[in-house]
Amino acid sequence: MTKKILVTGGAGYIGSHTIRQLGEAGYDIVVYDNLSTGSGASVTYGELTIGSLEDKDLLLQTFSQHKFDAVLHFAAHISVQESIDKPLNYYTNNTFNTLNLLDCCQLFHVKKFIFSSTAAVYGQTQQEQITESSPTKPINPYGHSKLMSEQIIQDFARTSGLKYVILRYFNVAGADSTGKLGQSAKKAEHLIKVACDTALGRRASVNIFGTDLPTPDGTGIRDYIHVEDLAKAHVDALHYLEAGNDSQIFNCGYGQGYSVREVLNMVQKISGVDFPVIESQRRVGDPACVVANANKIRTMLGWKPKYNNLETIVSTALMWEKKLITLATLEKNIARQNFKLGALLLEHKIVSQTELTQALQEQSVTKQKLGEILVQKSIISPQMLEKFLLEQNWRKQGIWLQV
Ligand SMILES: O=c1ccn([C@@H]2O[C@H](COP(=O)(O)OP(=O)(O)O[C@H]3O[C@H](CO)[C@H](O)[C@H](O)[C@H]3O)[C@@H](O)[C@H]2O)c(=O)[nH]1
Repeated sequence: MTKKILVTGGAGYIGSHTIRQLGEAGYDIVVYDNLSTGSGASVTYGELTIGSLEDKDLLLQTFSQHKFDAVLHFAAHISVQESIDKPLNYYTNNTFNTLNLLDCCQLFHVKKFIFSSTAAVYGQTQQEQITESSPTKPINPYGHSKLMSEQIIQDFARTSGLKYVILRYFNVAGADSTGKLGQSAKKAEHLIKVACDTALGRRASVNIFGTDLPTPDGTGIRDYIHVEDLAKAHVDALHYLEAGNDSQIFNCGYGQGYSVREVLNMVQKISGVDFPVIESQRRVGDPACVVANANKIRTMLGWKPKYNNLETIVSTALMWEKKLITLATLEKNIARQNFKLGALLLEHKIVSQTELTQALQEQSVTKQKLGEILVQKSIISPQMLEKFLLEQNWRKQGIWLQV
């Protein structure tokens, strides 16, 4: 029987990649997303319920309409800086809303739960590689909001029979190789995103936040994981729970770190753009080095990453950003285009505002077509009408035609 899965935040960056893999694997999917950062177009499988996790009535309704076998909970705020500025938003959206969801799982007897957590739960760390049993000492509200959710899930699981997998993401980047999905959130400030934006001329320069860190080249080291591999970790986690295995926490990274300079060099190499790089102050709360020990997920889930090299991560990210620029330009053009014949004729100064107003008044009385009225009044010729109707048609299809 087809298994039905609830995916909160499935219209977002990681969620959308995961639902595509789940859809390809034959799962029946219901996405629950408020579209605050995600996009309905990214929901390539299943049905979409637009709503907030704070809306308990809608959540209960969604659970009662379907019989879910498992819940994958992605929906969350994810910016460290924003969490410092607006901590209550983070505790509400990331922690309190997880409680709402667990409450529904309890009421509707859903026993499998996969939770998106973060390496931010570890905070500052001195270890070369972080294991799942390394101390958890978050240094910002984002990390705390996720760690509190982890605690709630674990406490609840102890008494309810819920089995969970908590996935602690390291630095997620890249986009799917077909160019259909990627990071669409406009406010994203992550290094690879910022560097790609700069290479493509949307920003003037990239700042390196600190060049005096205790790392070989003085800049921050992170474990960048390709979003497709991270999505696959969720599918593997689901299979793991379906096989009746016990609850676990897994790091999601490759165990390989790259410095900010190495990342910037790669973006410059692949884009062929030698964009300006500014060495600036350290960012508050940035650890020097965050690299996963990923042995546990490889061993226990049998997770086999396919995209574990920086070149692939950067080139797919760059390709996606290029696509976003093309889409934005097209959208701007379409927004600018007024498909109405009268507006086209005005734009080309074929009719005056007075002539158009009179013709439109006549149209409202006679219900005749505007073009016919203008031809009858000899304001435009039949040939001209034909030409502008053609342009109108092209514009409707989003194709610009200069007449
Ligand atoms: O313009 C920039 C942006 C980032 N950096 C540096 O690049 C590295 C990566 O920074 P990101 O902002 O891309 O990511 P973070 O490591 O700060 O944070 C990420 O990893 C965390 C876990 O460690 C959380 O999961 C969090 O959600 C996620 O954004 C850091 O050394 C940072 O100082 C720059 O030098 N310039």
